[in-house]
Amino acid sequence: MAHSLATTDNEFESASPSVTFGVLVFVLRYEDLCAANSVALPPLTHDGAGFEIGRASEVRPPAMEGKTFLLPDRSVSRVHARVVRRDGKDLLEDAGSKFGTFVRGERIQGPVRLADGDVVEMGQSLFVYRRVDEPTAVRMITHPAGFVFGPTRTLCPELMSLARDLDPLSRSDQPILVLAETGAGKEIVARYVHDKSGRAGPFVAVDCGAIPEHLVEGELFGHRRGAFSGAHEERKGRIRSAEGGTVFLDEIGNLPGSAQASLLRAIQENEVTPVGADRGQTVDVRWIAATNVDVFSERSVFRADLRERLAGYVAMLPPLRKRREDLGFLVAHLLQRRGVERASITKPAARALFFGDLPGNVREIERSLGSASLLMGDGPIDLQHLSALRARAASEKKEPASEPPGVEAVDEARRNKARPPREMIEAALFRAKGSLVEAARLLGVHERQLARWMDAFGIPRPRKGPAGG
Ligand SMILES: Nc1ncnc2c1ncn2[C@@H]1O[C@H](COP(=O)(O)OP(=O)(O)OP(=O)(O)O)[C@@H](O)[C@H]1O
Repeated sequence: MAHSLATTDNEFESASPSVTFGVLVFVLRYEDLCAANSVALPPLTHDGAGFEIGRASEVRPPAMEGKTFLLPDRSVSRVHARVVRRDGKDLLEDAGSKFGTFVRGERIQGPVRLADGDVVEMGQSLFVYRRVDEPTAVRMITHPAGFVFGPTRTLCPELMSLARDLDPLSRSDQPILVLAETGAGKEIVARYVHDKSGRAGPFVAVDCGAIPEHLVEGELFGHRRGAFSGAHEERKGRIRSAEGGTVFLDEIGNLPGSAQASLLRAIQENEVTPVGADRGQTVDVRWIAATNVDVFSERSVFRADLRERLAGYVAMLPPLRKRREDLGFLVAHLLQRRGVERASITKPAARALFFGDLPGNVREIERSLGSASLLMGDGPIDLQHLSALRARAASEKKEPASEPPGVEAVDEARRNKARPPREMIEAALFRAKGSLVEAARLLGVHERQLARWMDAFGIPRPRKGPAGG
């Protein structure tokens, strides 16, 4: 049966790769940010599949009971909302709740079709909806509390499959190239691989972008005594310091060209030649590199041969805005790391912190929570405690809703920064049934601004008149 999810690998082979299922993930409760009890609800696999969400009568971890997901949330109604799959689409409907059901910050009226990445709020509880393929849906059924990933867990479909790939790869000596935006957790991936590798030597991280160009080779490969004026002592260099372990070359995209050539030789021969030496020295290290620069672009100045050497496996780490389902685990971990055992957040602050574009990824959340946890006292984290977000919001407000033509080119960079993610624009258009004016209202911008964003993403303009939906 197409809809009865198999639990052994062989049985999914017949499944069509185009079939996608919907999974609603309970992420966190604003009243208890340290709980780290995110959980995937049963995937919606066939027409008619569905469940209700309602209030648990006693304090207990959120969990399915029969056909109802029970939340220990006083602001959730006894039967709050329903989710059901119809014609392959997953529809969310409020069940007459007292305080309403919200999708991307808007209270819903009537059934709403959920789109990948949608954030859903009921009472003080945050959910994220994801579309997944059948193997991932099976993984979420068998691991509803996600996979362990570094210091936290993950319920992100892409990270769950990355973790599954990295397990066997870690034990090999295959080089790994991690691609991700800044602050997304590239070093977490590198350490995850090192910890699983069983290698007895150390993990040595090198920030290739932070070393002045003329010092790079000495820093990486070491130098002989007297190799240059001031070289009073022999130096091992970072690569030989990682003997028996892992070298993590962070920001590899910023490595100067001359050092790229020497590094290529080192990786090919497993040999490094210290500055001033005439013979190489053998090394036994595992290579992991990371970059937020697109080293695969045709315009990249990064050496293709070095890239191919490093890319034994390419680990693509999604930005945080594409894996908000992990916010519960991350927030709890980041707070606990600062010694915070109980914390709550007001709804406006939660929306400001969790719903935005998150250009600084996990580091942005880490910084915001870091200062908020010092300022919140005994109360909840509120907007006033999120100074960086307030500053960003203030600078975005200064941007006029509609500028005269000609200003566009000058302000391109600034506008791109404020641009919401593509999924948010598509979700707004969907909810506005294709009406540009209504979608712009939902996003809080002028119609012309929305049109520019749509053009930038290549989203086609809707035809006149409301689209079906
Ligand atoms: N999955 C995760 N679990 C727990 N903490 C995380 C996770 N991902 C990132 N972090 C935390 O977020 C911060 C940024 O992560 P990290 O330094 O690995 O990012 P990065 O992508 O290497 O950043 P950069 O591009 O600036 O080098 C760190 O404090 C890290 O501990």
